[in-house]
Amino acid sequence: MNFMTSAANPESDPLNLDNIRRTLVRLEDTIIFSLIERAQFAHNPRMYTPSGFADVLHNQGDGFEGSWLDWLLRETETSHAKIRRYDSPDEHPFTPSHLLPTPILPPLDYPPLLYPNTINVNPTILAFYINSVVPTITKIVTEKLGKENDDGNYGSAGTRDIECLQAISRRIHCGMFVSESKFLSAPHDFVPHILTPNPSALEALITKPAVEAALLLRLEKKARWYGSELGPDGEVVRDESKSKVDVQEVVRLYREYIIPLTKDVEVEYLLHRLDGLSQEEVTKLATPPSASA
Ligand SMILES: O=C(O)C(=O)C[C@]1(C(=O)O)C=C[C@@H](O)C=C1
Repeated sequence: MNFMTSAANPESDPLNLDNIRRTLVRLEDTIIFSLIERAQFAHNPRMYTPSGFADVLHNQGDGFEGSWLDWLLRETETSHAKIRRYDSPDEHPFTPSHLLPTPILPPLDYPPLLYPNTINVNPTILAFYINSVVPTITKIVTEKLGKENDDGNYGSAGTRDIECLQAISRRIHCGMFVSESKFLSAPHDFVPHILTPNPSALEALITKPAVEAALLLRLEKKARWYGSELGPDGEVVRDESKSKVDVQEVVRLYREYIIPLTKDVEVEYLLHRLDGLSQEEVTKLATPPSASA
């Protein structure tokens, strides 16, 4: 996402809802391609259990306790933290922040777009990814391997896991930008439900069924195209069993996890949108434009 604004050019406004939705659409491509990449390898459940690589990780000598994926995440995020990835308002690490180093580069001057918050739903993302996404998208390979669910590709599968997780995390945390944009367009609609607080009413305000329905249709088409095998002359092989990714699993991932969690992030963000504001500031936000004119 481009965070540098220009008043003269709405195309560059990071809080313009159309721009944010364009980012979400682009992230669909990133997520589908990352899943296709991961789906080349077997499930390898050993990568996700705390004791799966205890012997190897113990030899690293830094007292690390956790799974192969936890360790790969920490190692990757350590270098990414040094190059200030997590200073960016749309990036959130999976490794607890206190275990990561500070950037070696001076901070960038990001405009203050989001209201200060501590939202990070990565533990939830990691859980559904490990328990529900990996076992299903790797079925294609597991079946090819004759029911073997371990192919020994722990490095390749692990780096693909990280790419999937980072893309899904960026997508879901974009919900905060969506929320800020919706809030700023009509704060008086939100303020009473934030003050109550009434999460269901806030969810109803941010929910756009037509946008969700269009997304799921588009996603199915994209997953079908991107996962297609092409024949020698570039023609699409219309054989579902040759798809590089299970199309319905991609749709299910969005329907059951990504969209609902994006909405949770939007609501959670709104619930804290008035924290620390004075009574006067809240009253101003609660007043519809016509009443204040
Ligand atoms: O586009 C929006 O308005 C969003 O809030 C994002 C999103 C989504 O996750 O794709 C979530 C809730 C809406 O019902 C529609 C779509």
